[in-house]
Amino acid sequence: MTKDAKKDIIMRAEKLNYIYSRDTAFEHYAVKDVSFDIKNEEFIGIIGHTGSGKSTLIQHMNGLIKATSGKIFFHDTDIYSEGYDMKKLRQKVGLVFQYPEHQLFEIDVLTDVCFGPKNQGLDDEQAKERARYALSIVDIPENFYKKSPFELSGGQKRRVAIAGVLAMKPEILVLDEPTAGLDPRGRDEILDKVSQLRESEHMSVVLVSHSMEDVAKYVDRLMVMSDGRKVFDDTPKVIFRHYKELEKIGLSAPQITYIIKRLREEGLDLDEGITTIEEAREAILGLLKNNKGLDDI
Ligand SMILES: Nc1ncnc2c1ncn2[C@@H]1O[C@H](COP(=O)(O)OP(=O)(O)OP(=O)(O)O)[C@@H](O)[C@H]1O
Repeated sequence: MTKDAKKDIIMRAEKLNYIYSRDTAFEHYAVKDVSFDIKNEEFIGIIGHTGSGKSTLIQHMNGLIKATSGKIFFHDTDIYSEGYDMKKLRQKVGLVFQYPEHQLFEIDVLTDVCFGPKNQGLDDEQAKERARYALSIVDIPENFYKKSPFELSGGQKRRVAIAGVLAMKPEILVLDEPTAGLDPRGRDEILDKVSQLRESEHMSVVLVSHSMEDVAKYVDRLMVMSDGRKVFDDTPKVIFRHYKELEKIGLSAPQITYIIKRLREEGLDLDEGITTIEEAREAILGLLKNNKGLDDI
């Protein structure tokens, strides 16, 4: 499907508010008036400073926490309506928590990944089939199946944890900082994989991240959170043009955006909308090839 093709809305949230505790005199909104939609096969990033409400917001998506007020529709059905099957929602909206390896607790990798499908009511053989498929698509080879999850590297543990959610065949995969604590290679491996899976498995992906570079490279749409509110919801390119406003809320555009800005100030004919290293490389090589604008510097 092309990026411009009409995409169906899978989830829609209207004016979500969330207050952790009403015991104190001062009601603190962890999420304040947030509305959003998630379309089929869309890759959405959520970014914001620490405590801005990202984790709280995504836990609404699979019903793990219930909004203090507001509505969420999954395939046009109100998930807060009476009798709604929350267990099913949790399988359809797979949430991978921060440091998911802390939740790997079974004796070996295969058994761990079987946990979700078994919980869905599949028998042993069906669950194993799902688990094998999920492990194969995150590139965990068969000789790892009988290993203890604790024998794996950081990146491998993450991939096994993601497989545990994929084995339930979710329509939306929600990842809370899946690359936290990984080295650059581990980070790229995870995000490249997730990006491929979005297409091959026809899933929507929601990625909570602290890295502007990562969201610039991977996501179609970015939601920026600040103090519980959604302050931007647009393509990364459009949002990064507002880098001054991002700075005011403790964020910044990707480093390359600032480098391009400096080069433009020096007179280089570069597009303001460059937000990734790859785009910068292309543009600068293009200039060198045409020797355009370089003589004057
Ligand atoms: N279990 C909780 N009880 C009370 N307040 C909480 C709880 N969890 C989070 N909060 C508060 O809710 C607000 C939003 O927190 P949240 O964890 O959603 O932010 P975040 O953007 O995910 O932060 P981080 O980037 O550090 O993960 C913060 O003020 C936080 O202190």
